[in-house]
Amino acid sequence: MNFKQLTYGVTKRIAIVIASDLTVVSEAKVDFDADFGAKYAVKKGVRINEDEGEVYQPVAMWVEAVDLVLARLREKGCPMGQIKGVSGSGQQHSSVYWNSDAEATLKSLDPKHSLLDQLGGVFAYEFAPNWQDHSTQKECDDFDAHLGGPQKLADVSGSAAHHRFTGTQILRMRRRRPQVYEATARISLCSSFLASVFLGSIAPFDISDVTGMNLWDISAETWNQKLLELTAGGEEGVPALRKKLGEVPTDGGVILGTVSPYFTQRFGFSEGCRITAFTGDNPATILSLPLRPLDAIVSLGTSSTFLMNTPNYKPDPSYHFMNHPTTKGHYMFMLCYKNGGLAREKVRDALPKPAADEKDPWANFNKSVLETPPLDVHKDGDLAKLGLYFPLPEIVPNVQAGTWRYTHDGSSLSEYSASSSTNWTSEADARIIVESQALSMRLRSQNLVSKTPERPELPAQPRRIYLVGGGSLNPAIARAFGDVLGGAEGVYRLDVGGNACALGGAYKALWACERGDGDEQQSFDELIGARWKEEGNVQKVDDGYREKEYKIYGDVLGAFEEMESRVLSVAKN
Ligand SMILES: Nc1ncnc2c1ncn2[C@@H]1O[C@H](COP(=O)(O)OP(=O)(O)O)[C@@H](O)[C@H]1O
Ligand SMILES: O=C(CO)[C@@H](O)[C@H](O)COP(=O)(O)O
Repeated sequence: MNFKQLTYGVTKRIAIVIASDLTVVSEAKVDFDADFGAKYAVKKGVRINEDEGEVYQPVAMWVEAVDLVLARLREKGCPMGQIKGVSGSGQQHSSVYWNSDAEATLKSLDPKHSLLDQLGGVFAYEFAPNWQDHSTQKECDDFDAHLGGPQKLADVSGSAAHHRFTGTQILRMRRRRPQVYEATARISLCSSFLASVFLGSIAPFDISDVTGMNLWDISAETWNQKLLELTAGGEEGVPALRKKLGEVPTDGGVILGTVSPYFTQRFGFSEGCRITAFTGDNPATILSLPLRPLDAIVSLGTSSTFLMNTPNYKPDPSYHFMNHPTTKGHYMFMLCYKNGGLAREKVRDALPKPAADEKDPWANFNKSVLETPPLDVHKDGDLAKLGLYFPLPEIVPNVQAGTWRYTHDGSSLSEYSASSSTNWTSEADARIIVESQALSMRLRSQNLVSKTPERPELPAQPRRIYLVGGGSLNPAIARAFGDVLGGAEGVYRLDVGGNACALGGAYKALWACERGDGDEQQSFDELIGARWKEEGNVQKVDDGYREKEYKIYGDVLGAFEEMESRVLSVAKN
């Protein structure tokens, strides 16, 4: 019998079933807007309360999506009864507030009725704050101050305070909606919420996803007492908060139990099908291939993320360290930008439209990226151009929306003015925005990279750069990222594209079920590395390191950093 796994990633609303040899057997999808937009009044999956900066999602929509995606999977002929293990991924940081009826209701779900019909009454709050929520500035200030500053908080929890991080969200919930906080018996993250539904019991947090809360002490491997006190409103509130949060297993491959009878009877899962911890979408993305230290994943979706697997813990307020989801002693280094695809689209749309017979809407943008030299320096004496393009308030750096253009003469930086003699065209913007996104990643990852052992003659840089997400389809972006970031072995496109996090969840389930025990137990990299084939999974899209270009961008990293500081000093969020 084939060994099959199922994963369900709520961020991408995708269920993927893979076989033991990692081939994809079945896939199904739910689209929040197309399937539920009218019913739940969501756009791009969320609701927004502009006045308070709240971005949130109805939990009922997630619940209904579970039934729908599984029904679609079964309709496609997926052999549900052969699925041996389930894991998955969900957007990071988002929180679900269960009331005291939840545990009993989850345990006694009736397969004749839908999840939605039965889980309607188990939430203390009917919404889940989304990762784009930015209602918690006051709470962030309190978190940053509480341990003595953002760097101290980052040293302990892996990150300075961020609007979306769950600790700040829970603190705001207690202050803004005290009745909800009181009525909450347990809190789940999006990932552990999904695991709970499959398990028929409230599942613990995942060891990687718990590090997206600003509450977990990474080196002590436990909750930070002081941060719990802040969140709970004093020492006396901590026991109740601890109960709401639950215990956290430190093994990412822990089997939490078998699938709830609801799923065996309603969808034909086998009774022995095992559930392992679900993780965040980004930790799951780094599990979608055997990612070695020094390799980097750049996700070019609506937002942009830069991810690395590293044994070096060097926290800083401008980025995140999280526990690696499967490998103890390793960390996921992450940069998360709100302005990714949308910002590039705005620059693209300011260019003349491609000719009517041109199918690729990016054709003119790409031509501009490829025909503009680095930093728009055509000849000696030209000023280098640097810019920041943030149609949305940005996370890295924490700055309000805006566009800023600067020039650099090799030693000093000046804000660009339209009246100056320098010509700054829309075509230049296309090159400068892509460079800017990559320069920010290079600046912040420079202390984590070292020389690639197989190519010691090259400067420190990532070994391979894997592109995922919508923007990974674009050859001009791949080229410009290779120019700026290098890549000793080149730039690759991961063919799973937007499904990387769902696929990573599936690999995690496979590893948890097949890794073996005791001395024989295989690490994630050993197990997946032995079965993963480059062919069909990745495609080389650029050579990566080019000496001349790599140096040009290295020489302006300081100026880029200074531009950010200047912008921050006048335009902080
Ligand atoms: N050929 C392309 N070139 C550049 N950007 C692209 C291209 N195709 C899609 N995109 C961008 O990809 C983004 C969507 O990426 P995707 O990974 O599907 O989204 P999400 O992060 O929401 O899952 C959009 O902002 C879109 O502009
Ligand atoms: O907040 C973060 C990472 O810290 C985001 O990466 C979200 O996890 C993205 O979720 P989706 O929009 O892809 O669902």
